[in-house]
Amino acid sequence: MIEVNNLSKSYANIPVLKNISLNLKGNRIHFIMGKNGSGKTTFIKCLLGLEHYEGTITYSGKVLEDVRKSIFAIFDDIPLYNDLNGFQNIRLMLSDKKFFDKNYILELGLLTDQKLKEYVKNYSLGERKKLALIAAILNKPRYLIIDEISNGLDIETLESLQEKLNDLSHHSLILATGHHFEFYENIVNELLVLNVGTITHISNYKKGGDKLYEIYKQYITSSK
Ligand SMILES: Nc1ncnc2c1ncn2[C@@H]1O[C@H](COP(=O)(O)OP(=O)(O)OP(=O)(O)O)[C@@H](O)[C@H]1O
Repeated sequence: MIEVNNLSKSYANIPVLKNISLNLKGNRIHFIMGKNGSGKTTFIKCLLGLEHYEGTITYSGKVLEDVRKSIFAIFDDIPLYNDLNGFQNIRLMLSDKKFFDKNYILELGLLTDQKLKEYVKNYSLGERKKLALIAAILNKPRYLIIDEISNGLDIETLESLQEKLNDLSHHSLILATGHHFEFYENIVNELLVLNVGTITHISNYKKGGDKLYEIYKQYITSSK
């Protein structure tokens, strides 16, 4: 569970997040949607302690510092060691070295043995994301936070990513942002619509029947 209470965040006195309170439940996939610039990344940065904010955020009652090892975050600009190879980078992203399992990494089929032996400086953006994903899967984090991961990934990877996120959600609280509704449509459990600084939480999304883009239009345009 992530508990957010009265979260507010402004940049240069311009409010981005306004007094947001909500609880995110474990073992569920949460999808935050909202327009460009609505504050999705800012919300995630607050959760990860990368921005100052007003209000409180706790993880099952604990402060961030006490649960850092149980959180794994994937951003667009993934910080990797360019002069190390893929396997070496994966090792460095693990919260415990004993999670490293070469056979399992190859079984995942996201990157080949040959690619994983190459220096990461030659990796494409999609390959860098796959590397972070492999580390996320091995880490089995209690909290997995992903910002726009579906951009730039090929169709095979997207299909396998849906499956992997579903598997991970059996033991992780997943929070994802993005604009790729088709990708999230079948895997989302909880929907968070961020609009003009506030979040509307639509629980048990799959049971609703409306498509994501219908909900998006309903909540985003009705507030204009
Ligand atoms: N460091 C910063 N300093 C000043 N303004 C910022 C900063 N970071 C973000 N902002 C502003 O805050 C608002 C929210 O930005 P944010 O990146 O959270 O949006 P987003 O919903 O993730 O957008 P997108 O869908 O385009 O990725 C934007 O208006 C942005 O310009």
